[in-house]
Amino acid sequence: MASSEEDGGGNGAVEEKENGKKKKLGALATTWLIFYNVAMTAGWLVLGIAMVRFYIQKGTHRGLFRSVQKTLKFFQTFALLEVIHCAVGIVRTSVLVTGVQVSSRIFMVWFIAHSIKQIQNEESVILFLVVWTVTEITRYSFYTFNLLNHLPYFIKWARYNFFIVLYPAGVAGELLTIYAALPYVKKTGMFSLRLPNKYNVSFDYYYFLIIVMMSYVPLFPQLYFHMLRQRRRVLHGEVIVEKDD
Ligand SMILES: CCCCCCCCCCCCC[C@@H](O)CC(=O)SCCNC(=O)CCNC(=O)[C@H](O)C(C)(C)COP(=O)(O)OP(=O)(O)OC[C@H]1O[C@@H](n2cnc3c(N)ncnc32)[C@H](O)[C@@H]1OP(=O)(O)O
Repeated sequence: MASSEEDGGGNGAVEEKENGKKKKLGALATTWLIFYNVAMTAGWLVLGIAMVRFYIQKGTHRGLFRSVQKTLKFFQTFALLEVIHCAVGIVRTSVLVTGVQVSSRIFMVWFIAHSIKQIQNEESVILFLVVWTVTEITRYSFYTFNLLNHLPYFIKWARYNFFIVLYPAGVAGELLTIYAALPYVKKTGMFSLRLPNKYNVSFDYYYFLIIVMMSYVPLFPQLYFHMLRQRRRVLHGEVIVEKDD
């Protein structure tokens, strides 16, 4: 009896301690996510305002990428943390889906738009920049208000409706930009490794870009259908059985 009482008391204490730990971790994670989402909303808002101001002042999109690139690079690269959020389990999203989304954006920013200056004034660059900006202001403000338990319906509605048009538009902007980059990549042989070399390997960035473009065909529909499922779950309350990664 004594021992069972002892056990019971001990387990209760452990349970309490565990619950306390969970609560503490929950509060810590929530505080971090609020900070992260506020910072990201602000960053993309600054970017959006800078783009509008640039266009009003100059009356052209030429030079726009150059003028906003620092802010874009910083906030888009910072989004790598989202993959970590999923991996450590503080947000309920697939690491794979988030990884594809974030890595394709990082790739566009650093290995296309930053590296190939000749394409920075293409209309397609402005297309994906505008689309990403509208998407991210909506998405991060949705997460912020949701965490604060004060989510205005129009933000929820925007989060789960805008993407229907913005996703294909963003993909079109990205693909057209990569396509515009192809001649420069071919001409300069950038990021490519030709044989013979001391590593005895060859890599052709031109063909790599063609493979990246082709990979949108199987990958984009998965992201799009993922978002359509989220839309049904959140806006129409459907219970979705998610498959494991
Ligand atoms: C090396 C070269 C690689 C090349 C790869 C080439 C292939 C590329 C193919 C793909 C092309 C993508 C192109 C893309 O860049 C184009 C665009 O983005 S265009 C603009 C339109 N885009 C969008 O609308 C983006 C939509 N995408 C997303 O929202 C997310 O990135 C995605 C991961 C796809 C989905 O989001 P998620 O699953 O997280 O959905 P939810 O928002 O409903 O969230 C689910 C739950 O998680 C909670 N959550 C998530 N993040 C946070 C956070 N930061 N803070 C707090 N909470 C968060 C959320 O609240 C939900 O919780 P609950 O279930 O409790 O409601």
